[in-house]
Amino acid sequence: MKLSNGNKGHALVRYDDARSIDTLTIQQGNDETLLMGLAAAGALHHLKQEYLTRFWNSEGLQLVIVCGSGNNGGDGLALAGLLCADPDRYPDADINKRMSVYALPPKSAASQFYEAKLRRQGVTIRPLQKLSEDVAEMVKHNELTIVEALLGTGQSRLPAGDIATALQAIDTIRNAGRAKLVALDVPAGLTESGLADSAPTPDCVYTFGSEKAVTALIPGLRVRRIPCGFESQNEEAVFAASTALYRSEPSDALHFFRRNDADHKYSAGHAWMVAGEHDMEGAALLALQAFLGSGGGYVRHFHPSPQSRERYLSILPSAIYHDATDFVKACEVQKPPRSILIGPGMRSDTVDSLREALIEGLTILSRRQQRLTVILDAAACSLAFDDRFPSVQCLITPHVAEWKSLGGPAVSCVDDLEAARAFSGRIHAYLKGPVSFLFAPDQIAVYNAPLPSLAVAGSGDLFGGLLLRAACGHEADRPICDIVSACVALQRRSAESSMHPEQQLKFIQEILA
Ligand SMILES: NC(=O)C1=CN([C@@H]2O[C@H](COP(=O)(O)OP(=O)(O)OC[C@H]3O[C@@H](n4cnc5c(N)ncnc54)[C@H](O)[C@@H]3O)[C@@H](O)[C@H]2O)[C@@H](O)CC1
Repeated sequence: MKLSNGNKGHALVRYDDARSIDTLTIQQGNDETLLMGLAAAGALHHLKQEYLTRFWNSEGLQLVIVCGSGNNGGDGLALAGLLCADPDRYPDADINKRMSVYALPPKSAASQFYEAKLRRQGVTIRPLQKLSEDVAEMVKHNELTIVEALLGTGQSRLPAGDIATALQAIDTIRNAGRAKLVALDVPAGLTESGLADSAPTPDCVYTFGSEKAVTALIPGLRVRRIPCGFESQNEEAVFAASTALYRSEPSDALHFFRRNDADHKYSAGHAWMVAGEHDMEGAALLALQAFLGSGGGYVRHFHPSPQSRERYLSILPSAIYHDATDFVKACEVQKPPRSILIGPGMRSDTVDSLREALIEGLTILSRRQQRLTVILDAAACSLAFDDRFPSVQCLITPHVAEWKSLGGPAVSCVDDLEAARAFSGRIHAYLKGPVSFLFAPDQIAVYNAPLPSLAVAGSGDLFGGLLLRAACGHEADRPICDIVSACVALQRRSAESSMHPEQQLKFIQEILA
């Protein structure tokens, strides 16, 4: 997998990939016990910094470690063992008063090793089934941290039996309001088919090695990646064998909107737009203002209703306006743009009435401008699936309902990702939601940093204008994934300052000035 550029992100692994990495690493002489110990040491380091800062100084702080029978449970046992010998403890501290361990009998030799080590240190290991009986006592604690090590990447079905009962107990303790929950590697109940209803969402996941794809799909879930002794060449080999899947993180991407001293209006960014029918001019105006406000140099705008002209001219005289009926002619005779945005503020019947002309015009433009990028939003996304749509770099930006109306498969879990990527085929599809996805021909990117202030009318139009700008600027040759990431990062930065797109636009102009 290649992550180009300043597009900051990290690889996501599926459960099968995680098992392959484990197997290869162990085959090369890294003993399972060693890996488990390293994982536990990393987890303890962060736990002490984040949840157990005053553990040895505060009698009130309690830790509960809940372990399943697999190696995930082994991680929990190893963690408990390390805490017993933590150099920060008081010599006479009674660990059994501060830490409770509940566990199923461990299956692997490595887990059994850590269980025996824990017993040697005098720790009481209670049967997992006892957890439910102790709930009433636990909810009384003011400062409780629960480490959940019930199931890891070995889970392939919904929690059942003792594991399901233990999860319910954890949920009850959480609902009492005061306990923090940290899951090791992945939360129990989180399979690649989704999150079990009964599974509590942790405050944080301490994952071992690369992040697992499952956690990247839970909105806003905090995931800390902890090295545990895997070998990089094994991870690379496993990544290379499957469709690249990564989590994109907002990064500083202002260079996508940069202007040069020698720029003229075309070299600064030359784009076209077809958008904003009568009474929906606001959407087009917001996209136009985002384009110009983020550094675009020249924009030609085609509007479906002739009576909109006065409104456009009175609000934004710096764009060049045409009736949409002029589109084909313009494609034949005008200087072709580098990028074109179609769709903001257009209903599906309007798109349908313009369909022939749009396809014909785009076909002409694609011959005249080899490096054209077509961005389709809202109802116009359907153009990309028209058999006559020209062979041109194309990005669609539907939200979930629009994606569904295109026939796109639901995307709610890891198992859904490949079907969605196959559906978008040669097109790039940025599916907008609290967790957004970019499906590209050779990769899938997950954008998981929900920001409630982006859930407002106009956000999509502003985003469209930024995309239009970045796709015709000095970095227009960069992969679409990088262009999308740059726009996501810039819009997020602006949305942290204000809830309203108009205000966000002002902020964007300030930071780009
Ligand atoms: N082998 C390695 O290289 C490393 C593995 N590590 C840990 O090992 C974990 C994987 O260990 P395992 O493969 O043992 O898998 P798990 O620890 O997920 O446990 C799988 C066990 O639970 C049972 N099980 C699966 N789904 C269940 C369900 N829904 N309800 C009840 N029982 C269920 C299975 O029958 C199996 O016995 C990782 O997630 C990670 O935490 C770490 O120690 C780091 C290194």
